[in-house]
Amino acid sequence: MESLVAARSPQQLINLRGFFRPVRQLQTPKQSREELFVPRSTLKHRRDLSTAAAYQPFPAGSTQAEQKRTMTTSPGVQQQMMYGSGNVDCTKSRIALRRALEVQDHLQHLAEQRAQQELLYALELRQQQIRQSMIPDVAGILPNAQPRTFTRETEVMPGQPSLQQPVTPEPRMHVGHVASLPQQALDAGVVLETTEEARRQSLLELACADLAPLSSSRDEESRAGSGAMAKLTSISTSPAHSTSALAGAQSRSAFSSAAAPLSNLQRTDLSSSSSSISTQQRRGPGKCAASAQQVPAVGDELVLECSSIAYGGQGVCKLPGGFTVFCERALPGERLRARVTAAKKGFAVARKLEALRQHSHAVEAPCQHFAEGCGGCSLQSLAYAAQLTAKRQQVVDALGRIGKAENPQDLVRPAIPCKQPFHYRNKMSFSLSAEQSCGGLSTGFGFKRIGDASSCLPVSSCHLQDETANQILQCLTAAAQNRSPTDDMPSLSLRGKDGMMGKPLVRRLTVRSGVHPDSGAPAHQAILHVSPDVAPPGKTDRAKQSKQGFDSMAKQDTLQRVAEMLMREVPGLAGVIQHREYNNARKRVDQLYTLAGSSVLQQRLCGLSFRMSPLAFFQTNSQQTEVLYRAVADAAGLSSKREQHLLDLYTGTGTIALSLAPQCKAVTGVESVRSAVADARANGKQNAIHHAHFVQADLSSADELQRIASVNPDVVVADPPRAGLGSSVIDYLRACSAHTFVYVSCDPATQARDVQKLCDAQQKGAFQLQFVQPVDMFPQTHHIETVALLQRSM
Ligand SMILES: C[S@@+](CC[C@H](N)C(=O)[O-])C[C@H]1O[C@@H](n2cnc3c(N)ncnc32)[C@H](O)[C@@H]1O
Repeated sequence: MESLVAARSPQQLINLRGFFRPVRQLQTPKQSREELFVPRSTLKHRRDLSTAAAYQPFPAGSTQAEQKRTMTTSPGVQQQMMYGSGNVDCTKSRIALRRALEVQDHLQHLAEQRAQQELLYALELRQQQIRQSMIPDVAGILPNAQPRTFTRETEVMPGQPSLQQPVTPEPRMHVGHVASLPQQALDAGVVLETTEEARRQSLLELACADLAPLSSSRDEESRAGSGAMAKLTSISTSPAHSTSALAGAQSRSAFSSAAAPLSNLQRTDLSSSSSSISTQQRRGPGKCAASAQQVPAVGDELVLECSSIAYGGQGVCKLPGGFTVFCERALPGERLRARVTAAKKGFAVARKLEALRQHSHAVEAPCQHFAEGCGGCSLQSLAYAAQLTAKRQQVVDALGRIGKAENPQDLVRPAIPCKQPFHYRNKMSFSLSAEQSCGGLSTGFGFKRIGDASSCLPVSSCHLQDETANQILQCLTAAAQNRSPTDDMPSLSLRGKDGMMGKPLVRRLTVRSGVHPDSGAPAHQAILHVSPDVAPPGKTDRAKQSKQGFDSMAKQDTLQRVAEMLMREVPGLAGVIQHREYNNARKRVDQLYTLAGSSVLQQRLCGLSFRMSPLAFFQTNSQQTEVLYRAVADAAGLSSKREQHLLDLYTGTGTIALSLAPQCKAVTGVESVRSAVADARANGKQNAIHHAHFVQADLSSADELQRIASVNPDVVVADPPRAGLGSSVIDYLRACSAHTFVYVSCDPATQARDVQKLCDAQQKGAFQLQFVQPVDMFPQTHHIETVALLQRSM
């Protein structure tokens, strides 16, 4: 039943595998039956919660003390309490629900504590051995294990000695890829030694990051297992040895036989052609014959040539036969060695290990976090001019492939560069990163790691934001790490009394920059996104009555002190806002509270000033937004005669509508977010623009589109979110009175799709695409903004 437990995070996996043992029978007063674990992280729906609540592990009438004893002495009960049982009566009351959840929390805490202690103990042991030079390089230890078995695989590089050459008995390194080991290997507590690449990562990082993919489903486990078998067969040319390796992968005791002396093994060149041979061996002749393409599997190492960059930032590489492999950070023209991390039906995803031949315009990335695997700027190692060429090509490819345009090269203009390719962003968001490692708990704020959405790399500064914004980041990081630059600095430490990780108070930090609403001087705003269990400040009196409420007040107090510290330490910080987000009856609720300073910032654009609420959308590159809006105005063909009625769909805080208003007879802006519409109206007033009107409507609803039925626009501008235009908007555009449509987009793929629909000559009211103008709003990243001009004769 163990494989039914699907851990959602490395930490949860540690809890599951490090502490609990599977319990095969669930004992209830009436019957005994097989248990079905429900991971706690999936207990988010009401029905699951009531399922967890209805489960009663204690005998009827037992006292609280008896229940507590049962909880702390019986792992079986603990596990059942933590994960609930999937097959129990769902009719018990809300009180039971609350109690079950409280107990769950308590047990989770106990479990984490014990699992972490075990883990730290194991790590300490290994470190000691390393210090005594017993083991030269250790990359990772599986968390639940005392070291028992060693595996070794040769890492084979293209150009190394030929196939038949014997291997030295003490190999320099071995492949440390936990995700591709079979489950049995994990059970056995395999100790992994480093590859050159893995050596850069910390002990725990590697183990945790690579364990995560194992945990999501039984299917993935078996795929991961087959990946390891592939690797074992690929390093052995002897059928007898292959068999023993496979058998070893299937049983714990036999697994060590896979670690046969390396002198018995023979090397295989892992260049793309030989990799296809090993794939063929693995799949069997029948399966390979069915497909003419070379289809790689997870764990395969390939040598690839990158032809272009796909939208999403990954390099596009083709295997012989045409199979596509997307590779993170691969650059066009580059030849590289990569390892497959996911294999899907029509494509695979790979992680770049090293460049064998670099892009001719490769440069050294200026940010230290680029080399550490920050997922933020995928193009930082490419010269800026080459970034522009690659981005334009992305737009051309999308227009040809998705938009079915016949001559996309002729339709797409060269991208307009950004004058300031670094430190240009007026808004950045950083997630809290907290990892338990052998050095203790390491915390910070950062971005997701490249190719791994579940893990976060803490950053000390970011090259895309300005110095003051970096100072805010560093101050909050110091508070999270309990490093005190001044004596009275409050701590946001996640460490509980026991030294283990507690619940984070601030989950995310957003820093915005603009100008101060009163002084007009450059100013910043810090938004602290807090955990939902921090009570809103107004409710403190009632909260005092319960322990939970009291804790919550203490947290609120800490936040207040952190806000004051930020205001003190960072000159130019205009305000600190607390944002609490939770779901109420499946609706997202956002609560904002000003902890210090001002609640809004202003932005200056095109000679106008705009109010910017903490959560309102605003273009993130203020300087380049003026360039973008100029391109929109040129495409719209407006003139100083003010003859046209402009309709601005998805208007946000009204920035496009108000910037173009001086050249229009009338302007109507449409937006679904109420606070953004309020900002847009206030912005109209504050800039004395009286012929602009703003309507709140959800443009995905055909009914709500009726609210603009009476507007007869001459020109329509739309700047939708990445998903593009909804079908109701496309129907509206075909039927409306406009002769010109200017489509601003931050996703060339959805824009190409919509343009094709709007230009479909079979339909009434079809437009013709005149050109697409890329504008680089996001240097160092793969993102690109585009302005497409569509026209029709009325
Ligand atoms: C990319 S932003 C553009 C904002 C604005 N044009 C600008 O340049 O700052 C997209 C805007 O569309 C709004 N939006 C998203 N879905 C919408 C919908 N279904 N109906 C109306 N507005 C929507 C968002 O709230 C956001 O303000």
